[in-house]
Amino acid sequence: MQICRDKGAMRDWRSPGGRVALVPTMGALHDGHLSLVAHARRWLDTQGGGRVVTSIFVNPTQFGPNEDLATYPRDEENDIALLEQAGCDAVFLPTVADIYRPGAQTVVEVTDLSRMLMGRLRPGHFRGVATVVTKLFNIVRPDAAAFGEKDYQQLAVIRQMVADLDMPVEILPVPTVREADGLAMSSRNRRLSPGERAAAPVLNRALDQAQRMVAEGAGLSATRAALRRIIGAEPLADIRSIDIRDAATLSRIAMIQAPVVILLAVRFGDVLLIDQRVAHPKGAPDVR
Ligand SMILES: Nc1ncnc2c1ncn2[C@@H]1O[C@H](COP(=O)(O)OP(=O)(O)OP(=O)(O)O)[C@@H](O)[C@H]1O
Ligand SMILES: CC(C)(CO)[C@@H](O)C(=O)[O-]
Ligand code: BAL
Repeated sequence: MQICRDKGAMRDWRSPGGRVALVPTMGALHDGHLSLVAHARRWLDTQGGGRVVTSIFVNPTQFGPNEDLATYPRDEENDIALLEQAGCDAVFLPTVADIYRPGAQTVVEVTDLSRMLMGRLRPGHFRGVATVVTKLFNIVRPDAAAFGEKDYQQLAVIRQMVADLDMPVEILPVPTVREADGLAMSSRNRRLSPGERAAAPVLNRALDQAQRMVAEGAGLSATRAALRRIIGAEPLADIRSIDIRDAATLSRIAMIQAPVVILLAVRFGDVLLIDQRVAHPKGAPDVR
């Protein structure tokens, strides 16, 4: 596996041509990330082959001033070993100075989608994400890029950006990989105390229950109330937002008629966890 530590090395690796699929990450890798690598490989196989590159870059511009940039988990040596075992062809590990040159003035912002939901909890977050993903696309020039459905709004923002700006990159959505007890894998899980870790699967239990309720015809307020009741019963869970939105557009809904996405953002100690579930009311067509 080739290790590229700056843009120049990445461009050299890219230059022979052929198809390339990119897996953008912030490192501290787990099986969710490795599932993105596997999906990227499978997509390449359907296209006649090519190479997979994973980027590891803790992007400062998507963190707010009071967020966890300084304590974000980092584990470069182990990440490289995991990617090697997963059959990744290259890893891109740029420095902040290499990605953000002094005096840069240009940002990419997907307006409406970035301001709602997590965008309200983390102002500027999706501008940072869209800008760095654009830069990664320009450096790597991938044919496809894989993103996890756990970060549902991020996936929507990236899809909108690629469509709006005519970026020639196919976006590959990847289902959420979970621990045996249902907790969505996340790099931040390793910052949970043992008690918080034991409490956190309440998110998946609440989502299971809400998904069943929607399938059985429950309305918006009953479903929302059930989510609040189940998560609120867990003393270590500090609910930051619970939303039920149209699964295709993320817009607000007055009633559940079409597939919805249930979006949770809940703090355990100082760790903000997110999770999501698409739910289908009886008779509604699929969203994908
Ligand atoms: N459990 C998971 N299953 C599938 N994809 C995932 C999972 N967790 C993260 N991803 C995806 O991996 C990519 C990189 O995410 P990132 O490096 O931020 O990891 P993370 O585990 O989500 O970390 P964080 O703790 O910041 O939420 C994103 O596209 C994200 O959606
Ligand atoms: C897409 C991404 C790598 C951009 O920094 C990040 O937001 C993430 O890890 O999901
Ligand atoms: N997976 C999203 C990256 C972040 O929380 O900043």
